[in-house]
Amino acid sequence: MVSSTNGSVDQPRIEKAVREILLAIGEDPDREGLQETPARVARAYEEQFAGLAQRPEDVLTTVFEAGHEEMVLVKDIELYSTCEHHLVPFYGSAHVGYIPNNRGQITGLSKLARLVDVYARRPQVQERLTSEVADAIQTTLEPRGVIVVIEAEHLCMTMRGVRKPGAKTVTSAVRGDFRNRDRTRAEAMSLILGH
Ligand SMILES: Nc1nc2c(ncn2[C@@H]2O[C@H](COP(=O)(O)OP(=O)(O)OP(=O)(O)O)[C@@H](O)[C@H]2O)c(=O)[nH]1
Ligand SMILES: [Zn+2]
Repeated sequence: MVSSTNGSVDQPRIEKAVREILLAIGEDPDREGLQETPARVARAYEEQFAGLAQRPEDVLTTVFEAGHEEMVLVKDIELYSTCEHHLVPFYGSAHVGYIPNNRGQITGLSKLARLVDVYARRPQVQERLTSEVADAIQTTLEPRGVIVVIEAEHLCMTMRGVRKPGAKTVTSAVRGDFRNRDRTRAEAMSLILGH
């Protein structure tokens, strides 16, 4: 496939850099199995980092009034991101909940999962990913509260470094009623963590 610069990343530049990395690790970038690798990595990065060219407003497009003022929670949203320290994946689940404001402003359920992807498809740390999702919902829907919980395994902690497979990092970001009201937060947490 011919590379292009139409997407969010500069693919020719990535190709050059990957070729350099292959040389630097002592590989032969011209051997058969590796000839296409720089272009493949460039295309993969286009996908992996597509979120850099997207804004939350691009995905939180459908906002409507439904008169529902109780908690809405989408749990177990599969998540793949890239650790900004080592550029290796971290992956797991995101749980996103909010309480609509008194106008009952809600968004499409799929939009919450799309929003997670906007921020996951960037070089990230899990804490920032968690709060960026919460803040985007807070700003767009102006809900009474938002809760975002992310559980993830970081390959930089399992395949290298400290090598602790199975260790899970759990982060949360709470805004509004979820921050101020213990019972509301406890209800959300039991829905999220109860299986
Ligand atoms: N807080 C936080 N830390 C992360 C995340 N992803 C990776 N890290 C950590 O970032 C740290 C980077 O530490 P450094 O000492 O600069 O790098 P390093 O020598 O490769 O560290 P080790 O992974 O311990 O070998 C490591 O402790 C990682 O576990 C994340 O999403 N959030
Ligand atoms: Zn890392």
